[in-house]
Formats: sequence, C-alpha cells, structure tokens
Amino acid sequence: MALYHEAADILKSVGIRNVSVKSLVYTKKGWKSDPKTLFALSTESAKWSEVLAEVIEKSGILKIEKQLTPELALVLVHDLFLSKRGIALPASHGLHASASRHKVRLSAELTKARLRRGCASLDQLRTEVNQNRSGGSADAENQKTAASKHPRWVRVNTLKSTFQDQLDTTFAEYTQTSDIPGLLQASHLDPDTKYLCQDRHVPDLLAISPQIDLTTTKAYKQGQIILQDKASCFPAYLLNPDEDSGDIVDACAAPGNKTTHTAALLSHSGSGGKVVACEKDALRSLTLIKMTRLAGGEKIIAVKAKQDFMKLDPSAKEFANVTGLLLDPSCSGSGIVGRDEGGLVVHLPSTMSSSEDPAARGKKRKRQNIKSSRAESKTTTTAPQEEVEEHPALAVTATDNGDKLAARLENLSGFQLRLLQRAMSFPAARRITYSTCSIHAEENEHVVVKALLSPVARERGWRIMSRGKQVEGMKAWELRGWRSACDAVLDEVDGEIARDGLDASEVAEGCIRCDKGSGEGTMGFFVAGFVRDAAVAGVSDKVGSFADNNGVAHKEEDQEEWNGFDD
Ligand SMILES: C[S@@+](CC[C@H](N)C(=O)[O-])C[C@H]1O[C@@H](n2cnc3c(N)ncnc32)[C@H](O)[C@@H]1O
Repeated sequence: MALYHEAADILKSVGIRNVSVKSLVYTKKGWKSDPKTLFALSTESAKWSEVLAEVIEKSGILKIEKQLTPELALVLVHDLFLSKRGIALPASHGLHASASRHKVRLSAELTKARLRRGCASLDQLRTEVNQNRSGGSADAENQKTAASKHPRWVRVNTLKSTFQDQLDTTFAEYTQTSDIPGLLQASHLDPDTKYLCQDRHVPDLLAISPQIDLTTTKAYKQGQIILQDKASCFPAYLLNPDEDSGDIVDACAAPGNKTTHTAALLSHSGSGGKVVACEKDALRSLTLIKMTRLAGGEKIIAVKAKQDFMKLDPSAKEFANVTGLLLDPSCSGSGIVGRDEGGLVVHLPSTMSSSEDPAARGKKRKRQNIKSSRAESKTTTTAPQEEVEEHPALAVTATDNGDKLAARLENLSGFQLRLLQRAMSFPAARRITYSTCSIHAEENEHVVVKALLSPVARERGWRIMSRGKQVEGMKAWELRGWRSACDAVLDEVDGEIARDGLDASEVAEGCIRCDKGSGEGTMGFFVAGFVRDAAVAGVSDKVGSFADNNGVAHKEEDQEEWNGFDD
C-alpha cells in the first residue's frame, strides 16, 4: 500500500525541503493514495513527531528494522497507537509487522514519553500535542527551543492592502509586544493570547506568535498578507526602488515572494517601472504565475515562465530600461530551518549512520527516495513559514562529509557567480541585490568578492553597496558579512589579479548576514547589494559571453543545469 510510503516522502520533504504538507499533497498529481487521507496522516504524524521521534529512538527499532526509514517509522507508529483504525495494512504485510512486532516496547516508551510530559492519559497528551505544547524531554526541549526562536513572519502585501488596514482587521485582536524575544516569551507563557510585533527594520512586516495559523484567514486567502521570513524580505528592500527606477528583473523568481515584494515597493515608488520575473523551472513557473495573480501583481509583473535567466539577451531592446536586478539563485539551503507553512515541525528519530552500520550500506532499496532519506533525515529542523518549493537533489545535507560538501559548494558557487556576472552585464543596470539562504561563505562573501574582481564588474564600474548608502533598516541591521571570508578570496587572487582597490572590510561591512536561531527570529540568510553610477550605466557590452576571472569565456550553452535548494 502506497499510503505509508507516500506520507513518509511528504514528511521527508517537509523536514528537508521546507515545503508545506498542503502544497505537497495538493499541487502534485499522481499520488496513489486518497489526498485527504494522505494529508491527514502526514499532518497528524508531523504534529506528533516530537513525541513519536523520542519513542522510536528510545525503542531502538530503527536499528533492527532496516527497511524502516525514520519517516516510515513515524507514520507507522502514528497509526499503530494514535489512529482509530490502526495500521491500514494487513497484519501479514511486511511494513505492518515491522512496527507491530515491537508494539510492547514502543508502547512502554510512549507511556514514558507521556509521563515525562506530565500527562495522566493519552487524551491529555493529545490535547497537549494539539496545542503544540508537547515538549518535555531534554531532546524535545532543545528542539522546541529552536522552534520557539522563530516567530511567524507576515509581510503585508501593499499591492492589495495597507499595514494599518491589517492591524485594524486581521490583527485587531492581537496584543503588541516590543521585540522578538518578548513576543516569543509571551507566546510561550500565554499560548492562548495572540501576540504581534511590528518589525523595526523592514516596513510592512510583522511577527506573530509561532503557534498561530494564518492560512485560514481571509487576508491570507486573498493575498493581502504573505507569509515570508524577515530575512527573505531584505533583498527587495535593499534594492530600494525609487522614483528614478526603471524596470527590475527578478532573475530567479519562483515561488515569487521577493517578486511580489519588489513589485509592491516599485509600485509605490511612482516610477512607472515593471518587474520582469524570470523562472527556469516549468512547474515553479506555474506557482509564480499563481502567486503573482493572488498578490494582485499582474499589471506590474511580467512573468517569463520557463525562462533561463542565462539565456536572456541583456542588450535586447526590452531590457533597455532595466535599472535593477534581484538575484536570489538556487543555493545549498543551509540557512533554512524546516517548518511547514502551517506551523508544523517534523522531528525525526535519529538512527545509525551508514558508516556505523555496514549492512545498511549496499542494501538495495525499492524506492530511490527512501534510499537517501536515512542519511539525510538525521537533521531535525525547524523553519520559516513562507511558500517554498525546492529541488533538493543536490542540496547540502548535514551528513555531507568535508570533501563532498566542498565539491558541492564549489559547484554551486560557480553557478551563482555566473548568474551574478550576467546580471552585471545589463547595460542600464545601476543596482543589483544578490542573496542566498545559505550560511556558507563559498556561496556568499566568496561570490561577492569574485564578482567584484571579475572583468564585467571592473569594466562596468560595479562596486559593493556600502553600508552607509543602504536603506535605513539595512544600514541599522547589525550582523554584517565575514571579513575573513572576503580576505580569503582576495589573498588567493593577490598576485594574479590586482585587488583593484577592493577593501575587504568595506565589502564585508556592505554584506548582510542573518543567523538562524538568533534572537532576531530569522532563518540563516545572506544578501549583498552592488551599485554603479548612473553615468556609467548604459555602456554597451559584448553580450552572450563574458570573461571570468581567469579570462575564460562562458557561453550560454556552457551553463550547467543546477537544481540546488530554493526558497
Ligand atoms: C531560491 S529560489 C528563488 C526564490 C524566490 N526569489 C522567492 O523569494 O520566492 C531560486 C529559483 O531560481 C530558479 N532558477 C535556477 N536557475 C535559474 C536560471 N538559470 N534562470 C531562471 N531561474 C532559475 C529555480 O528554479 C528556483 O525557482
């Protein structure tokens, strides 16, 4: 029966790829299981995962039942104890047996987990779980701490509403708090009261108590509010469209959070410019179109669906008025913490690594996705609630060893650098923002410095947008780029290429970082801005190929297909 395998796949995606259960179940066609049943099992198992992960881990069944991935164990154990009908498979089925033959041991662990949480009965535990208050053990407490550091971020979509309107309607019953730690503490102590906090850096942004689900509200359904992590709002805000802006290209746009944010800012700038939103992936292009419509952005956003940004011709007439570009390419996703958009966190029981268990290594598994899940699912993650969909195939995982990680990061940063250099070749461009939801310097400061040293940047006069020239909220943001990471690239190229007056500390100070798990309540993120003078913009260029740092020309056809991790 496919139900358990499919639910396990969904939990894996929620945990690793930061996609919501709802969008996974209802946007993908071809599930063998009934979508309603699949949604219910996945959601309930995720809700119970904090308790069940503890139960499964302590029972040790993953060491015995090699065919069980942590996700499969979660959904089976969920139904074994918590579903009225039990496991919906014949008792003789292998999956049924792999869980039920450990029923006594699992049941004992469930009782202990319940007692650790001070619950006299399973019904009481159920109430606690439903109220998202099931933390109890040290492990669970650690995981809960991570989750509780993330409020739910809400951007008011000013294409459709105003901040004040939303305060007066959707958030009328909320109690205001002055900062994020205050919001999280109040939400923890008093989970029945709704709290909010107006953001002090980004306009039209607010944080609310993590346990609140806004996806059922009218404002959410009508696109008046968008669930978007604070850090993810930085790129459009840093780009700072003003009355002199022309058009803005969003190079890697889907699902469209930053596109619609840019469109809102541009429309209020009074410039009359439009946003050209480019997305290579066909399926994600559909999401982008949907989000554009929902956000009321059809008039100002021109979607280029299934369009590879590298294949645009920057010198084409249609881009003659492009003064800004927002580049938010696929990345390792190492800054993402994986919470479902409905507020769900998937906690997975840990298991032996393949190196500890040679028998598990070469064992042929029936399904490709199950093959990789054991290793990958060792991470338990919590996360932002924005609309996200990813291609996780090449995402960096917690289990990547040093060499593998370095190779992946090198591959990714090469791709990111090529996109950035291409952005720099738009003739009338004066501002670019480059961002990733990665914490790795290779994808961040290294790309920035290499881009600044590249021929296209030098010929066209691109500089880092210094902190002093940034929009107020970004200037005020304290966490900046890593100077040592900028130095590392400059030291490497020293002697080969002149530094061209690049000052590592100025570049690092211009870069903006967000730490996941900090008191700011954001995911891990990086953004940098590039500027050049209006007088320099307009210089024509030989487009279609440009030299990299080593003088090697990259032609469009050379651009490697990349399916990294996309937020
Ligand atoms: C990090 S996501 C963008 C998230 C988006 N900016 C948002 O905030 O909603 C990266 C996106 O870039 C797309 N992409 C990757 N390479 C591309 C390329 N060469 N041209 C256009 N889109 C590309 C991916 O398919 C993915 O949808």
